Amino acid sequence: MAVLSTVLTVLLSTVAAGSALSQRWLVDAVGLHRTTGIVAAVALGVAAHTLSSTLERVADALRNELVLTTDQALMQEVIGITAGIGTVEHMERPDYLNRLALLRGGAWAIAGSWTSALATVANTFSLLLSLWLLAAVHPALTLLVVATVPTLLAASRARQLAVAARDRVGEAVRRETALHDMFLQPEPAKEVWISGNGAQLDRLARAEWRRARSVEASAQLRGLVWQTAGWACYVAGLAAALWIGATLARHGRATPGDVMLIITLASMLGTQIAGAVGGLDNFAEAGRITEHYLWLQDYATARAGGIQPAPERLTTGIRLHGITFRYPGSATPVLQNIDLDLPAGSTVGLVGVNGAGKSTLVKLLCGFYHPDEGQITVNGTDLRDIDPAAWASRCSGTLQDFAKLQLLVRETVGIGDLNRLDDPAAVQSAIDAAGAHSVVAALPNGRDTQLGPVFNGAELSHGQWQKLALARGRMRQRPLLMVLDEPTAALDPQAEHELFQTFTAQARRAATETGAVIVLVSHRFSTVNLADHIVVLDDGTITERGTHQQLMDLGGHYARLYATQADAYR
Ligand SMILES: Nc1ncnc2c1ncn2[C@@H]1O[C@H](COP(=O)(O)OP(=O)(O)OP(=O)(O)O)[C@@H](O)[C@H]1O
Repeated sequence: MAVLSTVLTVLLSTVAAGSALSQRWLVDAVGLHRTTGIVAAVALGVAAHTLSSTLERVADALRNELVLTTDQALMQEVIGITAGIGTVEHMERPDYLNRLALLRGGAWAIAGSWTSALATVANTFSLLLSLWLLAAVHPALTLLVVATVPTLLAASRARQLAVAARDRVGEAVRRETALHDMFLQPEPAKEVWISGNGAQLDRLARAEWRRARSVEASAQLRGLVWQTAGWACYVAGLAAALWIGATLARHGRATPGDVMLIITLASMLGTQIAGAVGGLDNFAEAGRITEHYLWLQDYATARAGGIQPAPERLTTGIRLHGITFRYPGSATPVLQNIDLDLPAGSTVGLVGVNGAGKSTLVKLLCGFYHPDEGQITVNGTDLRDIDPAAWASRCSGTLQDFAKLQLLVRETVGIGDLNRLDDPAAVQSAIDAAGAHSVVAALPNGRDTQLGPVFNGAELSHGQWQKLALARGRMRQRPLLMVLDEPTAALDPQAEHELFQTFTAQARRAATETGAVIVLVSHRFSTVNLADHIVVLDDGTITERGTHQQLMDLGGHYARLYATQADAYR
């Protein structure tokens, strides 16, 4: 497509000159009353016009297709690069998100860079051809090109102003999109509706948009002043060229056809310059966007993670050595000086009030984030040195903020282990293990039922979705780390207790094979006391640890909270 569109563009630039020549011949042939000349000039003009409009359409279609295809391939590559980053930390970093937004918004420029470069070359070629034809009438006419220099410089200045403004408003545009997206997605849209905050959110989004637009509009205005000044120079040059043409004709040194040629070519010069500069603009924009792309590549390479394989089984287990962690962009540590031993084959319960840091600890164990200080070791090897994908493939379980994947039931569950996605027995056994059998049995097509209203599928209750998420977490075979981070909030205490009981019983069986560590997070102490070791977190630090009995004997925070909950259920 690129080669064909190059050929067409070159052809088009010569056709433009052919059309100018036909006009000159026509005027001269009319003056000399030469019928054959008139017919030949008209035939050339008609042929040039027909050819140029046909070729232009074909070239346009080709260029669009080329840009679309490249744009699509580029987006796939960006997603691939992003997916290759070992942690999820970048998804919460404004610098990364701004770059990604600029890259996604400007991918068309990279995709169109070939056609932009081509437009510049072709228009420059047409420009040179026009100048050559003008020089044939009188060499002084080539000086018209001098008048184009300020135009080019002014256009370049205008471009710089626009690009700088776009980069400056990247974050405001992202905020506007995020706010307006709240109206378009079912979950936040419900909140917006019930809180009655729609108008206020819309106002905030519009304010962001106006702020961004005013910065960009002011840059555009300044660019326009530059461009107007540049074009004024060109118009002065054009007037001088016409004056030269008229003077030559008055002295009989140019035919009326020559004057016609000067008028046509000199006015075409403006379009050709605009085309060359426009192509250059887009090409430069592609350069700017490519910078973001390269930044993303470097970022991903720097965070590609380790290359060591995950161990076959845990021997010494998982250890946290002096872990301190802050979320991206935050100065306050969420976890501080955590030293914790999770022996192979052990079941560990994490308890603590809201915001104590339990889920954060789980996320660090899964490798979603790396600690700022200290290290997590797996059989003595730093988790940073282990291939993140390999470690992820040996982690299983269900997190607090599970996803409602609107697929077929068997896919929603099966993607917990892609290798066994098409194994009905494996999917069914995960469904049974999670206690989701009755949920699936009640659906019209069982495991083949489409889920979610977005694709006209069955809608489930929150608790039913949770059960499918739990089943998804049961798909992996031979995990080394199994987590259940409060995925059971929609279950009553008895149901949660039973679920944790079957989970720990099955997990313990699996643990004998791989030495897996099982981590349970719950606010319900009756559930957590199923664990061998219990760790109490408070404000990011470990305040108590031991078995249920040891902690009860200690009579501290755990014992007090346990007694309160037991009283409540009595
Ligand atoms: N993505 C994030 N970015 C910034 N801060 C976060 C993020 N997630 C959690 N935090 C902060 O980290 C602290 C610990 O959160 P975490 O979710 O680990 O607590 P938790 O003990 O699991 O609480 P809960 O019982 O409510 O689930 C909280 O103060 C929270 O504000």
